[in-house]
Amino acid sequence: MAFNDDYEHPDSLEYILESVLMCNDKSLEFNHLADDYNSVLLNQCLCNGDCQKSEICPHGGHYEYSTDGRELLLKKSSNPVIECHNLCKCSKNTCSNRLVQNGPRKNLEIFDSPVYGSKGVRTSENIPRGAFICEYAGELLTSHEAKRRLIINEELGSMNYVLVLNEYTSEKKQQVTIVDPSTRGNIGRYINHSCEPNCHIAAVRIDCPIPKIGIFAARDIPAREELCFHYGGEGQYKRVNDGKTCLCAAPTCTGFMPNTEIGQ
Ligand SMILES: C[S@@+](CC[C@H](N)C(=O)[O-])C[C@H]1O[C@@H](n2cnc3c(N)ncnc32)[C@H](O)[C@@H]1O
Repeated sequence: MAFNDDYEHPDSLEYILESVLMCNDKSLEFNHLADDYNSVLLNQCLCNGDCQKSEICPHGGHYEYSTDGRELLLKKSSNPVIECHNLCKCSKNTCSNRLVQNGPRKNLEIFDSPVYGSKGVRTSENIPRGAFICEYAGELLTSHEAKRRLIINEELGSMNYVLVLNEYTSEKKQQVTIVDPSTRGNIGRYINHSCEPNCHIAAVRIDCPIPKIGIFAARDIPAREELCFHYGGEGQYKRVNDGKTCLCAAPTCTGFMPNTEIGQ
């Protein structure tokens, strides 16, 4: 994938362009994760058009052009997203179903957030609703490893970067993706949680069954505004009242950050 990402880490961490597999802990769960990570989705389209309509392209219909035609935006009801990829017959230059695979948007800044008292991410230009911000990239973890790291974070009182994305069909949980950018990550690791966020996350698949965690603008965002999303994810939020104190200062702040819940 030709990622266009030249952001730099302010910390001495390994900057990665997309999520990578955790180290092999020789577990069965790791083997399953590695199998998925090394699999290719054989779902190529045969289009010779722009892949804009889902009736024509089997993956299409998730994105539409902004009114000025300058960029692709995620449509409101698009979840989960499947993008066209290298095996597809469509042309990379005309296909309108390739966005996340091109890397994060330009003009993001890592800064010292006065609201959160730690680092955050803001934009130096206006961002339209539906625009792609960046992937939340880090190490892909088994649930066992994620629980182990959460306990260590808790004991050390360190920041928690583990993010869990649950995907459902109707009420049934289908797939769980766990990403930890604490030591290997990209700019997404600096985005803070808010109870009234201006961004949201979405599962985006390209050529792998494991989705990327895409962060998109939930509304028009003016330049200089800090970017944030809800760590509880899309519609998966359980109200907690024993988590870490939330500093988001939103009028509807629940007072607590959502707990990272990892089922079996
Ligand atoms: C993914 S990191 C976000 C970037 C982080 N601020 C930094 O400096 O690296 C998540 C950590 O940021 C802090 N954080 C993020 N959102 C917060 C919030 N709403 N309230 C309090 N702390 C928050 C917590 O320490 C949390 O464990």
